[in-house]
Amino acid sequence: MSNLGRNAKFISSNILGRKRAVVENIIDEREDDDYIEPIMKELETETTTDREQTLHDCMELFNSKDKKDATLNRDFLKMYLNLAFSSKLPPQLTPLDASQPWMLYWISNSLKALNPEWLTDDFKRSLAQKLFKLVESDNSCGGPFGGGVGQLPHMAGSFAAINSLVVCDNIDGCWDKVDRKAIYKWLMELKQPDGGFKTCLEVGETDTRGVYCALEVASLLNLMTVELTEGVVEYLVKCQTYEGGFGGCSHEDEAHGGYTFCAVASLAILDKLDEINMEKLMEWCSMRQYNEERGLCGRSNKLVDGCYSYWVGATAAILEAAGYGNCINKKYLREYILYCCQSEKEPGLRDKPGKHPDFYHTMYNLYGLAITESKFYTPSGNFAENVTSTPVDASLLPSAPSGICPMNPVYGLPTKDAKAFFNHFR
Ligand SMILES: CC(C)=CCC/C(C)=C/CC/C(C)=C/COP(=O)(O)OP(=O)(O)O
Ligand SMILES: [Zn+2]
Repeated sequence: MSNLGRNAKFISSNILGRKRAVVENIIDEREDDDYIEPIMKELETETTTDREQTLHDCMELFNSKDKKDATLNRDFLKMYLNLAFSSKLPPQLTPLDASQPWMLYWISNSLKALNPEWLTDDFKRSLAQKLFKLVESDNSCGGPFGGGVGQLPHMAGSFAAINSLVVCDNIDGCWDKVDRKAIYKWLMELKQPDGGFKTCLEVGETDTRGVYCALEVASLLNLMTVELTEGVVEYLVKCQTYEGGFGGCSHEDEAHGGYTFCAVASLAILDKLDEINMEKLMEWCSMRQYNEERGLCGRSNKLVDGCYSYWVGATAAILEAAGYGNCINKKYLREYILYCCQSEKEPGLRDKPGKHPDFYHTMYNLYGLAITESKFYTPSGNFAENVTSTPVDASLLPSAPSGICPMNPVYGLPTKDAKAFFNHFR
């Protein structure tokens, strides 16, 4: 085990898809003055109890600090992200074995967004080398990409691999090593008769993640065709639920921030945002923000979490860029990220107080923070590619801007890098 393995207790392995049994207890109303009522006051569940704890932790952080002091600790983050390039990752990250391109994306994209020079040429070279080892095919060595060496090509892995290459500035001509023909053929094989895309041949599921990854990769690589996009808008429109957000599929699935982002970003790429119930969607996005914690949650009656600063925050940014107006309180979101998702004790950004930081929450909190410091619009031309942002007036921010570079919320990439990649393939 490396030194990092022994010492990096702060790196959390419990990142996605926490599963636990529901425990319900009927409770009496409380009469404590300082007590903030849980949303579901008649019913006590593990979630309402957890929310009480989160509320308490957030309140303490908001009250204990001088508001002007909440700035992003950039150097602490740099140290955290650099560790990934200089040491073996600790054993608690083993469950992410099938998410190797994702880790590369979260780390490289965070460094690039914080300061383009922090993603050094050496880092870019090792990234590109590693990424092309994730290709498993008899016919191609330039994609599609799997989640780890010897693993089946996967939509999510290919999305993360291509996005990681985007921030590598075509080092050693790595962009031209991508096999566009093989990727297009594979995308067409994953396309389903209902307009959706499977995430993986044979064993993959079909949902809005598959659609977004397919369209994101195809549009970056200039592979968009009528055949590829046929029926996709119809598929996505059916995924909008009665709540206003989007589920993963059209079968009465629950609206969720992650799946909503995938649907809305896909519609942005297709320039078809006008096909959905926009009023309900904006209302749903607004309802993801809690007054007390100030951050965003992913679905009704669930807890705030720093990663939704991007999944829901970027959804709101896309709608703002499309001219529908702003539907979240950016000032409040900024406060949640800066006060509640960073700590002086552990480097990296986290889901919420009490959780350990991880690379996933670091990147999505950083991108959320960028959203809170920007106004989005689209000057002209293809909508998704040209989404642009201007910094909000720094004098209106309660503390110094974080210095994160302008980003494109549709692609989850620095605007400049995405543009260079688009231009290269056109
Ligand atoms: C590009 C791509 C593949 C995007 C994926 C988007 C996506 C579906 C993100 C959501 C991931 C997530 C944190 C689920 C947690 O569910 P939970 O039940 O643990 O958390 P909750 O209580 O906040 O809902
Ligand atoms: Zn999260």
